[in-house]
Amino acid sequence: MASSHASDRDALTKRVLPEMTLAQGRSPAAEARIDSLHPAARDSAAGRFSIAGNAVITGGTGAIAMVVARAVLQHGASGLMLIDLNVETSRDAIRALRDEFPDVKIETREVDVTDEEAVTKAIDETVQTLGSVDMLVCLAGIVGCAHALDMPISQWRRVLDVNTTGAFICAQAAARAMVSQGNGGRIILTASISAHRVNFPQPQVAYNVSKGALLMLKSSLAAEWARYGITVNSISPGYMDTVLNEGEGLAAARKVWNERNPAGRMGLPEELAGVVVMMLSRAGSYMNGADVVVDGGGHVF
Ligand SMILES: NC(=O)c1ccc[n+]([C@@H]2O[C@H](COP(=O)([O-])OP(=O)(O)OC[C@H]3O[C@@H](n4cnc5c(N)ncnc54)[C@H](O)[C@@H]3O)[C@@H](O)[C@H]2O)c1
Ligand SMILES: OC[C@@H](O)C(O)[C@H](O)CO
Repeated sequence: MASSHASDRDALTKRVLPEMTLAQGRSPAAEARIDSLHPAARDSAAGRFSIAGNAVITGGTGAIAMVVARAVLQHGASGLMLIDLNVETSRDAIRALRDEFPDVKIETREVDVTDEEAVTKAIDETVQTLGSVDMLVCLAGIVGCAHALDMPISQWRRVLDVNTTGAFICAQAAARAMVSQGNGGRIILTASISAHRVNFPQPQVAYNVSKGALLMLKSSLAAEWARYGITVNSISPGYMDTVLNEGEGLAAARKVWNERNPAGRMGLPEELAGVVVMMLSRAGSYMNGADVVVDGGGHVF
């Protein structure tokens, strides 16, 4: 009976997905990567959360990204490429990171994630300068508050372009490098609590849609790329105390967010960093296509 189910499934797989080979059991690429990159990690408590290889972080000089970058380095990443529209304004913070991790190569590139050619070039340069691309954390993102009746289409397009298409462009470029390296990889997309429920009180239809789409992007890429040993997961932060939430009209909104949140406060980027580390480390080797909400319980209330 079981084997007939298996052969039915195989037949269905061949018919529906002729070009895809669904991984049966363990992915050899994922296993090989875990063993080669985490040789000391088996059965060791510290090793469980060790990170191996080179990471690319987009939106890399943003508030959350700088905290995530430090955590990724603390847990053992051997190289870092920070990609952002604007690197210059974060020069001091990047210098501090280089001082703290003198043995690690920390590279930066000023790139717009919506520019396919520039992203591909930055990924190629990561391979040239660091040796490989093993992890990608997509944090580049913008918001915009406008009522749907008034929203200029140019604003709608830009928010979706940066938040959703930009994440796909970066994931595609990084995954191409990972596939050709043959060691698998880890990709994290940054969705939001806004992917799960409509923000209140600020009207942010484009932002909400852009983040909702990332959840399905994460699932689709996870399904397609598992056979290469690449995992794709997402994080959904709630309201974090960063400049992103200091925009016009958001001061009053902050009060409402805190009142409606069971924790009674906004989160800190540090409170996201551990989840990112887990997803990138050996501990996250079997986690794929998952989304983790980090919002103080805001989504359940
Ligand atoms: N702060 C929050 O409350 C919160 C909540 C949920 C999700 N998020 C998401 O987390 C991510 C980081 O947020 P943050 O609070 O650190 O904001 P931030 O503004 O500090 O960081 C975003 C970074 O993205 C960069 N960026 C914007 N457009 C870009 C582009 N086209 N190309 C390259 N880089 C670009 C910015 O220059 C900035 O450095 C965003 O995707 C945001 O939507 C944030
Ligand atoms: O929903 C929380 C965030 O995604 C976001 O920080 C906020 O809505 C932007 O103002």
